[in-house]
Amino acid sequence: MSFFSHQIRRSFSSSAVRRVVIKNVTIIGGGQMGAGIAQVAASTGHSVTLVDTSEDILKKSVKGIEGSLKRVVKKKFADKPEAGEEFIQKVLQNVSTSTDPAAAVPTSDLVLEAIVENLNVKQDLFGRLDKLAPKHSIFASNTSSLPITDIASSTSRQDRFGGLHFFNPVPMMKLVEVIATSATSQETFDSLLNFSKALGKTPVSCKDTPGFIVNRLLVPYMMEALRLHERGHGSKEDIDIAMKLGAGYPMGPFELSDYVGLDTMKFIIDGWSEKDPDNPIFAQSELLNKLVAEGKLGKKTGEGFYKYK
Ligand SMILES: CCCCCCCCCCCCC[C@H](O)CC(=O)SCCNC(=O)CCNC(=O)[C@H](O)C(C)(C)COP(=O)(O)OP(=O)(O)OC[C@H]1O[C@@H](n2cnc3c(N)ncnc32)[C@H](O)[C@@H]1OP(=O)(O)O
Ligand SMILES: NC(=O)c1ccc[n+]([C@@H]2O[C@H](COP(=O)([O-])OP(=O)(O)OC[C@H]3O[C@@H](n4cnc5c(N)ncnc54)[C@H](O)[C@@H]3O)[C@@H](O)[C@H]2O)c1
Repeated sequence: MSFFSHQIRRSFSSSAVRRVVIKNVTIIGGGQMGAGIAQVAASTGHSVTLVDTSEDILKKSVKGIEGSLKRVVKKKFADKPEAGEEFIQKVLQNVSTSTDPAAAVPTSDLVLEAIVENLNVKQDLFGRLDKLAPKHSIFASNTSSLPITDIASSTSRQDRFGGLHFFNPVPMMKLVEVIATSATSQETFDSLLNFSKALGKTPVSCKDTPGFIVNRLLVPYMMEALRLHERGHGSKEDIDIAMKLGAGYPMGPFELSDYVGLDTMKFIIDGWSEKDPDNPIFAQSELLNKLVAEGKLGKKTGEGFYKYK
């Protein structure tokens, strides 16, 4: 059975662990996704510790959260700018930062990872944290494309491990995919579902299958757009305009790629191509490889398919 056609046995383990009401959240990775999730969790009254590898990165994350909150309050508190400023300060008070995950996790109800899309790095992180986090603490990954089962295998809490897949930009996108593996307990799944609702999001339940729901459909579409362009059958600009005006998408595939980050795109495609080498959809793209090799990773570096400076 291939990676892309495998069936999932959905059986909840007989874990004695109770449903966890998630209040204290540790988010590992303060990039686009981690910072966005931290913002939404803090805005909904959760106590958040945001962890990354350096103080400089964390300063940038908090600045990004503040900037995004300003956009939110401009709308939400249009007639009451002072209440808006008060709200921002209150939310920021709910966020603390750390470069040491070991110091953050002992009080966590949920440890949510949003670091680089690399299985070994994620496994290494969770394997270390497993020994430090309290027994009741739930672990979750925001991976776009890796099997949750594989990430969870580095821990001894597979019944308390699931996927929480958020969408970019997190403050604006209403969906969260909640992923249960065959070992995830019903209590854990319910806790993650309730947490997503507490964030004001709409959760959908997913199996631990490649790409879950959204990316299983989105990745082939995005890759077809890239192939169409590489064959010389359409400019990036025309393809983007066509999908916005013809299909009603808010962004065309090239704009969206730059928004997501071309490094993340390449991690996803390389991983899937390794698992399903004969599938032409996931074959290497010279253009994508070239841009990533040149450090043109999209909006976050000022250039990707398009220039932003
Ligand atoms: C072609 C190459 C192919 C390579 C192949 C690779 C295959 C792999 C692909 C898989 C990738 C998976 C990634 C991941 O796992 C899953 C995802 O997250 S997919 C991404 C999902 N997101 C989208 O699809 C976003 C689509 N875009 C939009 O919805 C909108 O464009 C936008 C981002 C909301 C922005 O809206 P716009 O109208 O365009 O622009 P504005 O700036 O005017 O914003 C409108 C409104 O929103 C507020 N706002 C925007 N961003 C934020 C923010 N970060 N924080 C707070 N508020 C925000 C803004 O203030 C505006 O408010 P208003 O002025 O209207 O009051
Ligand atoms: N970008 C998207 O649109 C998107 C959407 C949904 C899910 N995701 C997934 O979310 C995850 C993060 O993506 P992103 O776009 O936020 O990436 P990003 O590059 O913006 O941020 C990743 C952050 O993780 C930090 N980091 C890396 N290794 C670390 C470690 N061991 N400990 C602590 N911090 C570490 C980096 O310093 C960086 O700040 C990936 O798994 C990605 O697939 C991305």
